[in-house]
Amino acid sequence: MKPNKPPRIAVLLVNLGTPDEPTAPAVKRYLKQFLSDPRVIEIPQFLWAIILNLFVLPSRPKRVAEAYASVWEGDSPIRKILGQQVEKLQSRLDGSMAPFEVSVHAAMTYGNPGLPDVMDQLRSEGVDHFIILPLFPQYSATSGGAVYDALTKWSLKQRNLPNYTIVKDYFAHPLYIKALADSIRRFQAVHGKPEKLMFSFHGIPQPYADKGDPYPKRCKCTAAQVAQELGLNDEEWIISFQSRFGKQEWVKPYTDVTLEEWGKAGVRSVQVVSPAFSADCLETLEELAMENRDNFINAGGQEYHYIPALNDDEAHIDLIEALAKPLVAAWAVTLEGWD
Ligand SMILES: C=CC1=C(C)c2cc3[nH]c(cc4nc(cc5[nH]c(cc1n2)c(C)c5CCC(=O)O)C(CCC(=O)O)=C4C)c(C)c3C=C
Ligand SMILES: [Fe+2]
Ligand SMILES: [Fe+2]
Repeated sequence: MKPNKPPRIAVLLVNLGTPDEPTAPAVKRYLKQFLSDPRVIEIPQFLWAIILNLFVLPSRPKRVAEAYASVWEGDSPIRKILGQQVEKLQSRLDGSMAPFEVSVHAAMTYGNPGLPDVMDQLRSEGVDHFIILPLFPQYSATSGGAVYDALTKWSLKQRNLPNYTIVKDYFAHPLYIKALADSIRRFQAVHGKPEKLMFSFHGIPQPYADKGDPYPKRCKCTAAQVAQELGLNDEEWIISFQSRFGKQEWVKPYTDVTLEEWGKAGVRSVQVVSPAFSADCLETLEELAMENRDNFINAGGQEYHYIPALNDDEAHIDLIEALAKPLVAAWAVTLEGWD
């Protein structure tokens, strides 16, 4: 039977997630969901449930809620920026696949808008074709892998499954490297060149990398390509990892330790860029732009700048469009002859 309207293809831009508000109860709800994911914490479940409920959740949310409050802009920055990315991609794709309509949506692995809710809503509106684009440039089981899981868990509950395709990552895509290099050049046109450029990536525990998580290698590849594009020599840049959680060893070198060592060693000026974050968030606006600035300056450093994430830069939207559009076109091909 012919549908009333031409079929619609949905693109989901997915990011990690964030609390609903910067309060201890909301942060507790969010952290409980996030930190209960075995992709994120690989300690045996029963043991971790005890640690999480007895030690982490009673104390961490208050401190973290204060950190969120210091960067909150009417909404969590990561959710606000994801909304802007969705809007800009939507305007690029409007009318591009006629007669089929393309709609773009925000989704989060943890918190709201949650991926399963977004899928349910779109299914109820009759969408049968999806492109899922996690905005994690360097795949890790702990970030992108968790998006695959969320989709699989949702799928297990469906009888009539939709068509979907998921993009694993894009750590060396020429438009990604170009967008990063251009954003650094733009920043340096205003603030000048630093003694050291630091590529600080969100870390993962070292044992995860030892067991085969490809994330650190992908981070190194991204940073090396951007450094090459900028014509930097080996003395002028470094890769480091931030946001450690818990007591185990994480991938090294550590961002905070390196900045402190540099401050003590007489390094005067540093700029920090964080290519793993497709949107500014708590980990960049608070940890990198505030906390780590203090680490460097208190250790004797003079000048410290954080270079913003790609956010809704046109060059970033160029990349996202280049990733999504061919996949939209591929689903459109399968819809030929819909009437
Ligand atoms: C074992 C713990 C964690 C792993 C592994 C991890 C990997 C990982 N995370 C991101 C992106 C983000 N993480 C953010 C916050 C955040 N991350 C962890 C822990 C792990 N992350 C925690 C506990 C938190 C919450 C804050 C806190 O309690 O310290 C964010 C910010 C979200 C926001 O609301 O702004 C992002 C983004 C990646 C890409 C990644 C693996 C590569
Ligand atoms: Fe994280
Ligand atoms: Fe952090």
